[in-house]
Amino acid sequence: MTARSARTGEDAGDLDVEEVLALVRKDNGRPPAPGGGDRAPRPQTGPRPAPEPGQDTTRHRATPWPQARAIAARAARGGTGRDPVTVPLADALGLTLAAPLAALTDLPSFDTSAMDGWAVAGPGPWDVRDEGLLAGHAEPAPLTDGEAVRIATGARVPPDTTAVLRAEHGRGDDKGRLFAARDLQHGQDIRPRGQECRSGDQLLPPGSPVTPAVLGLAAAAGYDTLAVVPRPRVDVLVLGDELLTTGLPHDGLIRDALGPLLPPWLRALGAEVVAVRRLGDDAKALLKAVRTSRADVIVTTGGTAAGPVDHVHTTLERIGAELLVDSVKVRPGHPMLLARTGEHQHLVGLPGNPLAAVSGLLTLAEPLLGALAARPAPEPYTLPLRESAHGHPHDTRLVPVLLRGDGAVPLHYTGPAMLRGIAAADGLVVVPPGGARAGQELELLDLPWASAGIGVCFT
Ligand SMILES: Nc1nc2c(c(=O)[nH]1)N[C@H]1C(S)=C(S)[C@@H](COP(=O)(O)OP(=O)(O)OC[C@H]3O[C@@H](n4cnc5c(N)ncnc54)[C@H](O)[C@@H]3O)O[C@H]1N2
Ligand code: MOO
Repeated sequence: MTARSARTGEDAGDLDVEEVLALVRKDNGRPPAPGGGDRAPRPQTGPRPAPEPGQDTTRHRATPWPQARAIAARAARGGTGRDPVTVPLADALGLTLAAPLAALTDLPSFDTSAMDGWAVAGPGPWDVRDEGLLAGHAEPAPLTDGEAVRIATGARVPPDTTAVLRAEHGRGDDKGRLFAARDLQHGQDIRPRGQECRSGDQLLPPGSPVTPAVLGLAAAAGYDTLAVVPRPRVDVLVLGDELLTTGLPHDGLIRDALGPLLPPWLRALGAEVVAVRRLGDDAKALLKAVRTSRADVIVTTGGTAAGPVDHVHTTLERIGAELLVDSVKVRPGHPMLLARTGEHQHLVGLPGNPLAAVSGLLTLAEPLLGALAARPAPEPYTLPLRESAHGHPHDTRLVPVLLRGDGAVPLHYTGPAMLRGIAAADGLVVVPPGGARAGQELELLDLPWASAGIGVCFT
């Protein structure tokens, strides 16, 4: 830790530590060579070549942050090998329509009264029938000219009705006749059959997200089930011998923060989490888990760097995986990676530091899962920064922020190993290399629960 980060305390482990790490960075335990400049990034295919002694390979192969997201989104586009499924309406929430939503009926499916009042035929005054009409009944007998019938909102209007007179606009006389207190237009307050759509009309195109409103529309249009793109199936492999699942940290052991964090976050991104497995730092167990996984996406945590028990790269080499992204020019989380592990399978390697893992989730897992689930990519949007944010000299920074007024306020406690900032955040801003000044417009990354609410997005 530098003198400055020790002084500010709250940001300890943030930029200063990253810079120090970059300075003392080693690959496979070897000190870095001086003067390694940036080269045009390119995704790796096949196993990495062995580094020359003293060579810092990370910066050379690191992919710029926007490009890493684009590669992740493209990786899953087309040829995902996943057929649409038909599910009951209630199970379709949050998924994507695999087929157009075409109306199975006219809507409304009969001429309907839009108001409580009287269905009338011809000009008034009208003689009123004894029996009124309620919603949910079969077609009533036609009206004759000069006749009216009491009608409820939603009831079928009788054939030959010319208008509905609202209850508050009708007056009776002592002979039981009905008068209109104001002019009545032909067709007034009748919802004609097919006003919203005709049977067969396309209500929504394929690719539309199934929201609560879509469920309502589908039900109204006659659907009991919907054809949707299935949730991508995800296996989560939590690596690290030092992790405890209960109790207080002790004797160098720490609590696993990612086992609890990742599954609901992945579900909020549209995934079905099939399994969460804790494999320790066992290279054989990792190899077997990756080889036997039937998931669309494997997400690993930890083991992405070059430490003695970091087995992700060697595992990918052993199975002949294609590295699409092998570290990203982003802080925190730069050792994150994306590999194709099978014809229809990808692996996202999240770094072990918890906020670094969140960064990998937003950078690689979110676009990959979005493409697999055929979810439309959210339109990027910007907000002004309320205070300046320091940047990394070469890399993008993702910084947890609070949204206040129409601006974003950077939070403290946002070092790579810290979750205190993100736990209080409304989103993350994308700080370009070099930093951002107060008032500068920055792209905002939403947290899936921030706008939708916990109950809505974790379905
Ligand atoms: N020589 C270098 N060392 C490191 C570099 C580097 O460039 N050169 N990068 C650092 C950065 S940045 C990160 S991020 C980490 C990434 O390392 P790994 O992905 O291999 O992760 P681990 O070493 O397994 O763990 C890192 C850190 O996170 C803790 N951890 C791991 N899993 C969990 C979990 N599920 N819940 C909570 N905390 C977890 C682990 O105990 C370590 O403290 O590498 C740096 N090193
Ligand atoms: O600086 Mo690392 O990428 O902890 O996140």
